[in-house]
Amino acid sequence: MSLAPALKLQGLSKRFGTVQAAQDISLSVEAGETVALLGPSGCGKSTVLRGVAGLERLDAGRVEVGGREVTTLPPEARHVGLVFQDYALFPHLSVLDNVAYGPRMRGTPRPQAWAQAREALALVELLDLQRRQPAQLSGGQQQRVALARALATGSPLLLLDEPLSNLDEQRRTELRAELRRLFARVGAGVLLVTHDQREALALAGRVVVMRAGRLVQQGPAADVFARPATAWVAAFLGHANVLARPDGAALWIPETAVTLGTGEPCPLTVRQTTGSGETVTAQHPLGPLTLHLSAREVPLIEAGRLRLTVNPAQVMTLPDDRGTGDQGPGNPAPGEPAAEQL
Ligand SMILES: Nc1ncnc2c1ncn2[C@@H]1O[C@H](COP(=O)(O)OP(=O)(O)OP(=O)(O)O)[C@@H](O)[C@H]1O
Repeated sequence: MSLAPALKLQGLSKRFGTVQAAQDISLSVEAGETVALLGPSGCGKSTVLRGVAGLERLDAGRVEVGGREVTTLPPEARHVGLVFQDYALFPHLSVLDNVAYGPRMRGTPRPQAWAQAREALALVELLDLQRRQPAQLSGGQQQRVALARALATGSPLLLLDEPLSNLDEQRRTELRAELRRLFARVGAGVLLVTHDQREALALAGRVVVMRAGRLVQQGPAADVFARPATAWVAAFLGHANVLARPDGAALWIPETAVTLGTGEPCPLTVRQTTGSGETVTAQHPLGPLTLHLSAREVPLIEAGRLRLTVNPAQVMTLPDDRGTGDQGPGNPAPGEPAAEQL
C-alpha cells in the first residue's frame, strides 16, 4: 500500500512589504517521516510553516496534506496538528480538555473526544496528569501536552515550530530522544522548524536548509552534514574548517580528512578545554585547522605540537557563497566554542 505524502508543498512564495520571506519553496514530507526545516533566524522557516498551516495567505504555492489539496482552506479545515514555541495551552482547562479541544472544535462528541485525548496523553506518557491544569505542570510536561493536543487531531501531518526552545539543555536532550520514539510510533509526517543543527540531526531523517527565503539544500540529514553544497551551508551546519581558496572554499571534515598522531608536527595556536577534551587550532601548511580532541587524543599533543596527516582526497572544494547573502550563518552550534581569531 502506498500512502499519500503527509505534505506536498509546491512553489510557496510569500513577501512582506520589501522582504521576500519565502521564495519558491517546494518540499515534501512522507508519512512516518520527520523533516527538519533548518536555517538562521529570519530566513523564512516560520513563514513556510505558517503557510502550510493556513495562518499566512500565500502569494503563490500549492499545499497538499495527506493527498488532499488544502491551499485555499482555512487552518481548521486543513487537518494539521500544530505545536508552536509557546505551547499556547488554555490555562483554565484541564490537561484532558486542552487535548480534547481540537476534536471538540471539529464537532466530535465529548466522550469520543476525551477517548482520543486519553489515547494521545498515553502516547506522551501523561495520562496520570490529565486532571491537572497547565500551571501545575513543568515546562517539559506542558510541552508534551501541546504535542498530545496535536496528536489528538489524528492528523497525517504535524507541524512543530522550535518545539523545544523553552526548555533547558538537559531537558531538551531527554525530550529529543522521547520525541524520536514518539514520532516513530504515531506514523504521522512531521515538519519541524529549528535553527539548531544538532536538534535537526537528532530528530530528522531529512533536512531542508533555508537561507534568506530560499531553499539552499535538502537531503538525508547525514548526507547534508557530510556533503554541504556550499561554504555557507557548511559554516551554518557548524563545520569549523571552511577555508577561503582562490577557486572557492576548502572544507575539511576532520573525522574523515585528518589522521592524528602521524605526519607533520603542527604548532597549536589555540587550546581550549571542553567537556570532552580540548578544541585546538593547528597550523598546518594548508591552513589553520580546528580540531575537537577527545580526552584520549589530548596526550598526542607534545610540546605544543600535534602530529597530523591530511588526506587531500577528502578535502572538499565548495562554491564560496558566504559573502553574498544578506544573512550570514548564525552563531556557532550551541555548545560549540566560538572560533577564535588567530
Ligand atoms: N507578519 C510579518 N510582517 C512583516 N514581516 C514579517 C512578518 N512575518 C515575518 N516577517 C519577516 O519575514 C522574514 C522571515 O521571517 P520568519 O519568521 O519566517 O523567519 P524564521 O526563519 O522563522 O525566523 P526565526 O528563527 O527567528 O523564527 C523576516 O525577515 C521577518 O522579519
